[in-house]
Amino acid sequence: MGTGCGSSGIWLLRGMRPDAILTTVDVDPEYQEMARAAFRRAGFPANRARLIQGRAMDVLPRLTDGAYDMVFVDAAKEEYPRFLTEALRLLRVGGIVVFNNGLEAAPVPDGPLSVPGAQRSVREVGRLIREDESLVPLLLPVGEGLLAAIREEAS
Ligand SMILES: C[S@@+](CC[C@H](N)C(=O)[O-])C[C@H]1O[C@@H](n2cnc3c(N)ncnc32)[C@H](O)[C@@H]1O
Repeated sequence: MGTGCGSSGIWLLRGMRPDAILTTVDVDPEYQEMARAAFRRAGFPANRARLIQGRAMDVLPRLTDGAYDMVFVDAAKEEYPRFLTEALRLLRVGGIVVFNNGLEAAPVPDGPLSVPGAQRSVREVGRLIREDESLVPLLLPVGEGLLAAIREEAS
């Protein structure tokens, strides 16, 4: 979620089985059109990607439970904890949820400096993942950091 101009979608499509379908959500119709064109230019037929326009929290509840191998989140950091709940519902057992900007999830102690809301939210999702025993956590120090969790069993 957070299709943007489609670059993460292209990387995901390149790693997916040839019969697998990418579902990608963005609130901005211009980004969805830009991504659609980028997927086409990258050589993917239109039926490999389902682009849904709308706010993630309006769209995700309408998607099928346990039907997804991977959920990649790169939108609206303030909503990361709610996206985690939705992602865990959407993932099959053994599936993985990945949050961009994961390095902001480091559990640094609270100090006198105020932490912006978006960063607080990423830290909160880090805490939720660490404390959920049904998840295997993973933090990759690439780019802005990828915080991931494998769903080992039903939460
Ligand atoms: C950082 S960009 C994503 C970049 C994208 N992963 C790429 O590779 O180009 C964030 C995107 O999330 C979208 N977005 C922000 N809030 C959203 C929300 N609540 N629901 C759906 N999309 C949202 C924005 O329109 C923007 O395109």
